[in-house]
Amino acid sequence: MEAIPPGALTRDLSTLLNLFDFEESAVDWMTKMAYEYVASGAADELTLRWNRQALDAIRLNPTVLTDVSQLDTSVSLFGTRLSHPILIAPTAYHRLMHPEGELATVRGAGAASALYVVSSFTTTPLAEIAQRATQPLWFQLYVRDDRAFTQNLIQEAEALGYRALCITVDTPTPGVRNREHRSHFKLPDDVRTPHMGGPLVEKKPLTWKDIEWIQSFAKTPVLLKGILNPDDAERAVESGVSGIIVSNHGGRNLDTVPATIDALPRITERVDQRMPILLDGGIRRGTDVLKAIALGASAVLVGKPICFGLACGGAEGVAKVLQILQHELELAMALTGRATLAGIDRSVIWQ
Ligand SMILES: Cc1cc2nc3c(=O)[nH]c(=O)nc-3n(C[C@H](O)[C@H](O)[C@H](O)COP(=O)(O)O)c2cc1C
Ligand SMILES: O=C(O)C(=O)c1ccccc1
Repeated sequence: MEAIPPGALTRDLSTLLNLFDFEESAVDWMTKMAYEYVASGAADELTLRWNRQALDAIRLNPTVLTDVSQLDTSVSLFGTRLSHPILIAPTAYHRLMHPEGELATVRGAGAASALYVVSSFTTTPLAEIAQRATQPLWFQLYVRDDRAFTQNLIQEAEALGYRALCITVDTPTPGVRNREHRSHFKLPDDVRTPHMGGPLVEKKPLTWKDIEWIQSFAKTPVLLKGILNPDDAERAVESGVSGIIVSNHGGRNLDTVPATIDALPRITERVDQRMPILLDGGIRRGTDVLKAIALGASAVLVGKPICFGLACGGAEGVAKVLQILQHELELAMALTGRATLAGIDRSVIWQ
């Protein structure tokens, strides 16, 4: 029998019905190195697993006989109306996952009406992504030692229309990544990161002073990505930032920190409505989105499923991952008796 030439297989997405299906299928479409890079967590992968387990362990308390004939999943964030609260988390190196890289991601975001947070380690120039965007874009920032470079990069992103800045604050160094190392991770020579030179090991520490400095010239809202400690959330409010993203970097940095959904209630309590809280980590089902909103998140982000959608089917794969999650959220709202996101409060959690 003749071998099937690479690329001759058309990727049939019709059998992929949920986000776990995409992960399982992605293994076949990615190099081992790329798959290991995306899927792996730090060290013993405890936090990676806890992100999922903690969401699974939360039970729901539905309300019956309410009118859910008109579901509204829309939410406003910093003056932008979004049709649903599911955002694309910043992830590096999309050309490792699909030849069209971030250009496929931004088309997928458009098709699914999703806000896309573009990584500093994009393998496509910010300008080219912006040109093709039909939905809002935000920019994720890794602050480099060269602060003048950082300032230029922020101003470039703002000039291109990126509407908010997510400063990643949980990565003074990458974590222990045994699986990544075992698979000899190395960016192929033809995959480049036009806005970030070199790996992420910096000498000059990023501190609250830098956050103030960035806010002194930033024209767009500043969010801190990677908050887990309620004291840091308090400090974030005091520093005047516009919002925070409760995140443990998808379990990729410090192993044995809690699941984000477990950290969320204390942070919600401490922030006490003073700024929007977003959350990522292990969101795979519509019920996960609903649980995060019930515990105080205004919106959620998804990381790994987007990478797997991209690998399985480019723009179409990204769109399908997001559409499945949106549809599942609508079903979860209908079945719990919540017609709007504002109606999703703690009473929907089985206490
Ligand atoms: C392959 C990959 C690359 C990532 N790259 C970045 C990055 O460049 N910047 C960043 O702030 N977070 C990065 N993250 C973390 C994500 O933004 C997000 O916090 C996390 O993936 C959410 O968890 P989930 O993958 O379980 O949805 C990355 C995550 C993955 C899986
Ligand atoms: O892999 C990651 O999680 C990540 O955030 C990162 C860090 C440095 C370079 C590229 C991606």
